Amino acid sequence: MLELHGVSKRFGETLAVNSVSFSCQRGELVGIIGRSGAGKSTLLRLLNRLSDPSEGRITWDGEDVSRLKGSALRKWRRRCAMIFQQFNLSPRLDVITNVLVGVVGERPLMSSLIKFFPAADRARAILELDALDMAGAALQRAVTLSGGQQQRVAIARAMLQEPDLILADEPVASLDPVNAEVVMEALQKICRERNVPVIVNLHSLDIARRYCTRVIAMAKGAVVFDGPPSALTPQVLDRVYGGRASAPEPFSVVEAA
Ligand SMILES: Nc1ncnc2c1ncn2[C@@H]1O[C@H](COP(=O)(O)OP(=O)(O)OP(=O)(O)O)[C@@H](O)[C@H]1O
Repeated sequence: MLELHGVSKRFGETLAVNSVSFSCQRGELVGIIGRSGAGKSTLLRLLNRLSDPSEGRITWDGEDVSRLKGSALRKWRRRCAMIFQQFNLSPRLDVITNVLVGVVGERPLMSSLIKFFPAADRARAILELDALDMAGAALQRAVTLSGGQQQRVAIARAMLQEPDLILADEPVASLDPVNAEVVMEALQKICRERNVPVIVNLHSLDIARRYCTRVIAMAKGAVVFDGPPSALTPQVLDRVYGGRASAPEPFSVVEAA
C-alpha cells in the first residue's frame, strides 16, 4: 500500500504540492484532476522520486521511500512505472525492442547496448504486447503506429518492469476519443487483473468519471476532494476548477462512443 503523509513540494515561493496525505490500495484506479498548475505532475514526480519532497513522507508497504538514495532509489524508480502523454518510444526502433527497453535497468549495460535480450525477456515482451492486443505489431517500427497503439506499447514496456505502482501523466491527452478509450480500458484491465494500483493525471473529467474507482482533486497544490466519481457534485467541481461550471473538456468519450 502506498501512503503519503503531509507531503509538500516548494519551488522557491511556489508551494506546488501542499501537505498532501492519502493512501492507495492495490487494485485502485485513482484519477488526479485539477486545473493546470494545481500540482498534479509534481505529485507524480514526488511519488517516483524524480523530485524530492520538501516535507512529509511517502511509504510503500510501510517502507519510507522518500529518503532512498543510490541503488535503492533507482530500484524504487523501476518499481514505479511511468507512462507519459507523449509515449516516449524510440520511433525508429521496432515495437519489441521498445518494450524490451523496460528491463534495461535490470540487465548488464553491455547487453542492453548491443540490444541483446535473453529469450525469456523477449517471450515476456510478446506476452505483454499480446495482453494489449499489440503482439501482431512486434516487428513494426514504432513510428508506423497510431498514437493509441504507441501508448499501448508504452504500457507493455512499463509492465515488463513488473511494477508495484503505475503512474500515468496525462496518458490520453494527445489521443482521439476512441484511442483514449482503448488506452483507459487497458489501464483498467491491468489494475483489475494484476492488482496493481494505477494513479493517473487526467484533464478530462468525463474520463475520470468513467474509468476511475476513485478521484483525487487538487487545487493550488492541496487535495480538495478524495472520493468516488459519483460524489463529484457541481459544488465540488466549483472548488476544483475555481468557479468554472465544469472541467475543460477537450472531447467527450461518452458522446463519441
Ligand atoms: N521545476 C519547477 N520549477 C519551478 N516551478 C515549478 C516546477 N515544476 C512545477 N512548478 C510549478 O509548480 C506548480 C504545479 O505545477 P504542475 O506541473 O505540478 O501542475 P499540473 O497540475 O501538473 O499542471 P498541468 O495540468 O498544466 O500539467 C505550478 O505553479 C508550476 O509552475
